[in-house]
Amino acid sequence: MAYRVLELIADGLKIEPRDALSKLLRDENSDSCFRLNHYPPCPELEALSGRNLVGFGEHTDPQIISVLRSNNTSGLQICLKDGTWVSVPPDESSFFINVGDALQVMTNERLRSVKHRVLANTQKSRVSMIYFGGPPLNENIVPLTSLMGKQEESLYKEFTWSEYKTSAYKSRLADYRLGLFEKIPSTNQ
Ligand SMILES: O=C(O)CCC(=O)C(=O)O
Ligand SMILES: [Fe+2]
Repeated sequence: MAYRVLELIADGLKIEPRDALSKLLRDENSDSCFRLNHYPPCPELEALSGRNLVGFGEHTDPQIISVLRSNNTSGLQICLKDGTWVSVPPDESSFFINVGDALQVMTNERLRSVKHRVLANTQKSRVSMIYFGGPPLNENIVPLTSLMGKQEESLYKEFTWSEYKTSAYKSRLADYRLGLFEKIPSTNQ
């Protein structure tokens, strides 16, 4: 499914060839992974603090694309440009697709990786599983040439996926981790 979504994105952005993105996931050295998260219900903790309890802190996914499936328990939220958090309705029959940081760079910000977090549910347990599609470690993460306008320059310094991973793991989860690689520091958080 991730391959197909990336090919549809390529069509939409007129990226050629249309497998320019999906081939990075298909590559036998692709650095993709699968994560299973379990958030047990915590009624007493919420009563104690009287506030939202964070189950998974805010962050963007570093890879190219994430495909998430969850049970029917709410918790996932995305952050809008103005900083408001919006809940993603849980639906055990749907997939939730997230753009990763690498795709933000490869599309020179035509697509953005969106900050998200998970709040713990007081009553029900949440289970989610996510496929993170990443490129091979030695892949240069740069805007795709077929997408760039004539005078357009990359908004980012060149780096490999391995360099980005190393830098991301050194940072805190909530940091705007692409900031270190921007040519002109932005106000993105
Ligand atoms: O559990 C969820 O719904 C999302 C978890 C998440 O964002 C992640 O594992 O990167
Ligand atoms: Fe995530």
